[in-house]
Formats: sequence, structure tokens, C-alpha cells
Amino acid sequence: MYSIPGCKSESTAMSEITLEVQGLSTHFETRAGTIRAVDDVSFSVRRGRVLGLVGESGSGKSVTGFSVLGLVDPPGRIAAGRILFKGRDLTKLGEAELRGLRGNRIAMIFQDPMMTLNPVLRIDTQMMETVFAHAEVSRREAWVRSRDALGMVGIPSPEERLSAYPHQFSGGMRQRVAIAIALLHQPDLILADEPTTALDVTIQAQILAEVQRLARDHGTALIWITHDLSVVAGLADEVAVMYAGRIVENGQVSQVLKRPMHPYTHGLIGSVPSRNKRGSKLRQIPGMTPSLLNLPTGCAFRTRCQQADEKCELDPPITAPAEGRMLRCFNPQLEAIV
Ligand SMILES: Nc1ncnc2c1ncn2[C@@H]1O[C@H](COP(=O)(O)OP(=O)(O)OP(=O)(O)O)[C@@H](O)[C@H]1O
Repeated sequence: MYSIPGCKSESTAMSEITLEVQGLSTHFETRAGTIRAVDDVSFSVRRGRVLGLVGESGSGKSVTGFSVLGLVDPPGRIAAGRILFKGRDLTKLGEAELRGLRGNRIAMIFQDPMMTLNPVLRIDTQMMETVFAHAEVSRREAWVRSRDALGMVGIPSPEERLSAYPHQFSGGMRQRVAIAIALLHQPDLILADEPTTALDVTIQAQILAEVQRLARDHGTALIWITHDLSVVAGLADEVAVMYAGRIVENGQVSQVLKRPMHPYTHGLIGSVPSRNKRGSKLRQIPGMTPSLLNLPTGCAFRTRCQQADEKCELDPPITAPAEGRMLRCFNPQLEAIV
């Protein structure tokens, strides 16, 4: 067993943990074979903390998020593991109970805002319904809170925009509305799946700061799924790095980004443009992400890894190489990033 990243002592950590995922595996049974989209994944998020779940496209980040939300549809299924939300195992709950949690204690912000917004209802109706679901307030107060939430995510003239329908907003504006609705829930857990990728950098920074403030002030645990390490660096307290369905490394952001241990994390950091000196070439990770239907034996990264040797043909065990760190690698790369 490894220690929980950032954990102080077991008793305080347990009381603060909002979500604990243990040994989660989510598979898709297809004609071509079983796709292990998520394979033995464990992580936790505490109250008021932000976990960045990072990895290349297809590494299993979204499927992890959908699994937590109970939104994996056939041919997908949770094949193993526990998902403890404030101590309750979500994998044991029925659809009605899960729906109740999703609309209430757990909020989602998806890549596609129309997964949150109702196309036939005005924005004020949707937002005020959200306020009424959580607070006994007057219509005026619900309207004011809705307007303020729209303002917080950078929507100009929020008073006027409240009476519009979703189709009257641009894609980026719709995403901001979806984020504003998630903020209104004041949930215990927000799961955000690349919601700001399509937005311009200034608005992205504004929204990240707002969501981070909410997490801190309201004790909300936040999981932010992204392929962008610079978002993780600016937003998250902890980071979990996914590769081919597995978390290969996790720990506190300040430690993982300064002293990454997994060669894949080194590669990801090396491929972030801002880290490269002007005029020098970006260091891309050599090779292709392997097909999840045809993974190499042992470590899935070994075919792209310069550190790999024959040991890596076996499954690397989970180790705790430092306080609050988790690693799956036989040959960690230990030099710090300068
Ligand atoms: N409905 C499905 N049927 C079959 N396989 C699926 C399905 N959904 C996801 N997968 C498999 O799970 C893998 C992981 O997908 P996932 O969407 O979680 O990746 P991701 O890391 O979120 O990538 P992206 O950043 O592109 O969203 C996919 O590459 C695919 O092989």
C-alpha cells in the first residue's frame, strides 16, 4: 500500500477526504476485444483541494470522470473498484440515488456545455431553479445570485443575458453559463472535464481563479481533467498523471512538476511550450500512444521510454517513493527539472 498524497495523519485525512477512488477499473467490451480504458486507478481528493488529472488524449481521463459520476453506459462497465464519496460507495448506489447526487452534491462541467444546459429553457429559469434547489430565497434573491454568477464567469451585461436561451450564446459563452450553474450548486465535489480548453486565455485564467476560490471558500473538492500541464500548474494542489488507463504518478503539484519521477511525466513537462527556451525545438515524447486493445506487457509506456529495460516487461508495482507521492515505475528518472 502507498500513502495518500498530501496526507497528514490517517484520522485527519479521512475526515477531510471528499472522494476516494480505490482500484477502479472500467472496461468496454467490444467485438475487437476488451478495452481497459481505466485500469486499477486510485486517488483521493480532499475538501477545498484541487486535483488535476492530466494525460494525453485517450489516456482514460474522461472515462475515469464518467465512472465517478455513474455515467458509463454499455458496452462500458465498472469492472472493479470502489468510489467512496464522503464515505458512501457510489458503485453500490442505484440510478435514482446517483441522479440525486449528480444534481446536487456533485456538479459536472463537461467539454460540451449542452450536456448541462436545457436547450428549451431560458438561462434565468435554469439558473434560478438551481438556486431554489439549494436555498429558500425570494425570486429576486435567486435572480441576483444568478446574475452575479454569470458576471463571475465573465459574461458581459449579465442582466440582459439572463433572459436569453442557450442557442443565443456562442459556444464559449455557453460554456461559461454551464460553469456558472455548477458554481451555483455549491457542491461538495465538482468534476470538470476540459471545460476551458475552447476559451481564450484571459477568460480561462479568470474562470480557473474563480473556481479555485470557490473550492477554497466552500470546501469543495475539485477534479480538473486536462491535457494541459500549465493549467494544472496554475490551478491544482495535487496532480495525477494518466497513461494508457493507469495513473503512473501522483503527488503534490509543486513536487511532481519540480521533481517528476516517471519518465512519462518528464516527457509531458518537456513538451510544454513555455518551458522551452525561445527558438529551441519542443521536445516531443517519441513514439505513439499504444492502442488500448493491444498494450505491451508490463509497463505500457516502455515502448516509448528511454529508461526502459527488461524489468519493464513486468507490471510495475505501485510504490510510495516519497511522502505523499505515488509512482508506478521500475526506473524512475530522478533529476529535478530546472
Ligand atoms: N464508448 C466507448 N466505447 C469503446 N471504447 C471507449 C468508449 N469510450 C471510451 N473508450 C475508450 O477509452 C479510451 C479512453 O478514453 P477517454 O475519453 O477517457 O480519454 P481521455 O484521456 O479523456 O482523452 P481526451 O483528452 O481525448 O478526451 C479511449 O481511447 C477508447 O479506447
